Amino acid sequence: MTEAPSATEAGRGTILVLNGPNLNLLGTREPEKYGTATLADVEQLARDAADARGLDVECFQSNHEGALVDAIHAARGKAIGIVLNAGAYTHTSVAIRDAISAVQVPAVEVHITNVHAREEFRHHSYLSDISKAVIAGAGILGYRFAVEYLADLNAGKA
Ligand SMILES: O=C1C[C@@](O)(C(=O)O)C[C@@H](O)[C@@H]1O
Repeated sequence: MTEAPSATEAGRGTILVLNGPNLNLLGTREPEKYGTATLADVEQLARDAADARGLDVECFQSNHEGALVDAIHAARGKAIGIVLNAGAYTHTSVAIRDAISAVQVPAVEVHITNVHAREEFRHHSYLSDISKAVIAGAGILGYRFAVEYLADLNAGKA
């Protein structure tokens, strides 16, 4: 299992890229919906986007709600932003919502698919109203957009 994010590297801001349940299966999971890029590809894309802005990323994926909550807590006072694809927990988790609210780190909610064009139960998110931005349906590019937005926000340009 991947470890929770470690301390921020001195001198460079860090963005936490957090993926929830089943996103470890990207690449083979319903490729007609989620595409063929793997989670490693997504994390590299985010890393490259951050690096271009002089930032680092910490990547963490878990299928467990509490582990995601712990990772959000670990970002407090360290990360300049959180890119969060909480997967199905988006639609169910008050705990993840409360964790994001508690740490006061700006978060961008990302979904690879356009959840609003899918089943009704995916239309509600516990995260949207407490997120700085929501990106859905842009495929894995959404992670890049989220990193770029958080970089601009951190630089006072958004
Ligand atoms: O696991 C996921 C992935 C998802 O967050 C997306 O990236 O499109 C959409 C969620 O509804 C779903 O449960």
